[in-house]
Amino acid sequence: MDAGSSHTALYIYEWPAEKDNNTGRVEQTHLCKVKGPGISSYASAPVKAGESLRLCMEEAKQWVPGKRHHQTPLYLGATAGMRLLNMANSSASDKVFQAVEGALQKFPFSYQGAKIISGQDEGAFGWITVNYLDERLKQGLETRGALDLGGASTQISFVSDNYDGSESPSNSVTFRLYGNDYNLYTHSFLCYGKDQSLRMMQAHQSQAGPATVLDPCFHPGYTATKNYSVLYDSPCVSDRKPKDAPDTFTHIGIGDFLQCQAAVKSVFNFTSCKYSRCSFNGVLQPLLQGPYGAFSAYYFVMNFLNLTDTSVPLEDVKEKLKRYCATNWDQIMQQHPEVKLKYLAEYCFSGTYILTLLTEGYNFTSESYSDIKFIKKIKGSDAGWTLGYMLNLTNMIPAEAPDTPLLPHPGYVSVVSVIAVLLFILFIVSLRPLWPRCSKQPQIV
Ligand SMILES: Nc1ncnc2c1ncn2[C@@H]1O[C@H](COP(=O)(O)OP(=O)(O)O)[C@@H](O)[C@H]1O
Repeated sequence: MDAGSSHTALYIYEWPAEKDNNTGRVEQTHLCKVKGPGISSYASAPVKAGESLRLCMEEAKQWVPGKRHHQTPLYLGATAGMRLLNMANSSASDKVFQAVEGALQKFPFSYQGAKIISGQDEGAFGWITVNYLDERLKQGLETRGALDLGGASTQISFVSDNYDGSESPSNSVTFRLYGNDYNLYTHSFLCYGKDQSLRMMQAHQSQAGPATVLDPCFHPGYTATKNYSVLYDSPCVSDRKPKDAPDTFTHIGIGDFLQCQAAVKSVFNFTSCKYSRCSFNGVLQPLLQGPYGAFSAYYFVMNFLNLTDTSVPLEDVKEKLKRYCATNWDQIMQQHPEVKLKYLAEYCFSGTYILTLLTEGYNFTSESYSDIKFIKKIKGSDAGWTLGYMLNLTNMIPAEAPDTPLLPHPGYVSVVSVIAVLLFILFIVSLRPLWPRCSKQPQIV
């Protein structure tokens, strides 16, 4: 179970794991995603969050055959939303855990405990999921980097010939999987998920505490009254709260992509780097290498904007986004009546943030942009850290390659058949002296 910032996802995996006969892959079933408040809102809305969780678990009971309930391990892994809550108010986060544990233990599964996983683990498990589902690990193929964008944090993980872990060892995770050694570079940027980065950008725009904020990342015609205390209620921005600000401000969209890009850039710090090369905020990043899978909010946003095709030149992508941002808010709402208003209002910002993070933050260029693939699922399973987490906790990926027979089974069958035919021919030939003589002699002309 993933208890992130705004959503809670419950993933059920068959246990003992059912494997695909051909590929040996564990099949994942993504069961349900709690709608509305996630687990971290247990602190502010315990009844509502508890009810969502209970419904999700009831669904899990239906999916897992009754006789397997007790054997089915249940893990709770919390990510950046809970990391932030823990930083802001550790007793609130303890209460959330107690409430969730109490609720989960009422179900017949084998509860294995709850944990806030580290950003490093979140990145590494996302990378394992992607490469496991692609079968790159088992076959020892070149791996794919993983780019994950959540609400509160974002992760980048990849293997690079330029990185052996000696420079900035805290970014290194080593694995031995299927007999191959991997030295993974990974970094998790807390506060750089798409919700917290929006707060950081708006905090930057409203440092002086004005009554009106003109925002280039929101559509022209968009206007809303917002609360300063709500905007600054996060450890990502709390220290910047303006002193003499009114209670509320009027948030007005102006829909200007270029200005939005400049405002988004203000959340990254490029001033110092003590390593050979950095992404931003003084964090080491080796040279980018290989293909990348970008999932979670990368996919939600780029899919909505119809921008998942990375063979389209980056300049054209920006041009499309520029036009989208400049579109009037009324028109946007009319065109997408089915989309949640909060998401709809933020796609211009989110798209701009994604492009800025990838190009300015991680240094993807017009050429290497096409190495990225925006993905939601791989072979029917969700890309994300949860499958990797489960595979790790249940020791489902062997460190060594399984002992393979010298020849696969069909190979044995054919070798045995060939030997049998040869023996039979030899046997017939050895009986040659006993063969009846031919009555008709060949004629020599
Ligand atoms: N359809 C969507 N459109 C835009 N944003 C979305 C959509 N679905 C989820 N999100 C947002 O994407 C971010 C990542 O979502 P999710 O992977 O569920 O993450 P987390 O657990 O980090 O909140 C969150 O900010 C969530 O609100």
